[in-house]
Amino acid sequence: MYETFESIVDGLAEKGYAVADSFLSQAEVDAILAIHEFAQGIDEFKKAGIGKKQDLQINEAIRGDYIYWLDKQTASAPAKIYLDRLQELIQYINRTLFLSLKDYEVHLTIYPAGSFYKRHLDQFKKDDHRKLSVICYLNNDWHEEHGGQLRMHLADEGALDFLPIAGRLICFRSDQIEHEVIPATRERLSLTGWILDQVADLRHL
Ligand SMILES: O=C(O)CCC(=O)C(=O)O
Ligand SMILES: [Fe+2]
Repeated sequence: MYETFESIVDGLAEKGYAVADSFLSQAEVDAILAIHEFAQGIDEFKKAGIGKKQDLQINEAIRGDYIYWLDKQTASAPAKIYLDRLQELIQYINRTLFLSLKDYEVHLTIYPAGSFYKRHLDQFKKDDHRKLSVICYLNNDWHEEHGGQLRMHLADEGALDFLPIAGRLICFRSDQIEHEVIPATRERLSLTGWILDQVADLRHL
């Protein structure tokens, strides 16, 4: 993992984003796909909204995904492996970039075929504790023709597209990088999270 963590830190420091393939191994991805929340499917998930707490709104014209927040205390073993690795990544980033990131929040995410998330920034207007967005994809045999790219809009490089392939982690600055999810021809699964500069508020669990 050292080399993977190092490449993530380099990307963040130099460009504000990083893409790390095989952040999860194939076996780790398959074990997460088999956890009961995913096995039971979309009925266990909540329609994702926009904004926070009392400002939360559901708006299908902006985002069409379904989410399931993970609780560190009760997460199943395969999900815990991912959460523990994120915790290690936080420690590595803090040591190498002299930051004091404190915690993370992660949800399982399902984008049904045809759904999308329009261009946006992840940091909330009234709450800027989300410092880094971290998404790990869980889609085996995903090809260009399936769509579903994460499109990042970068000041220097313009729009850059990345396929949501299994095991790939994409991490970027939540305050700076606008991005969107392009519709896909098949269901698109991921672990979506944020690294915070404060202890996570667990009221959404
Ligand atoms: O799934 C992705 O590629 C990005 C998701 C996203 O932008 C979000 O949940 O804020
Ligand atoms: Fe986002």
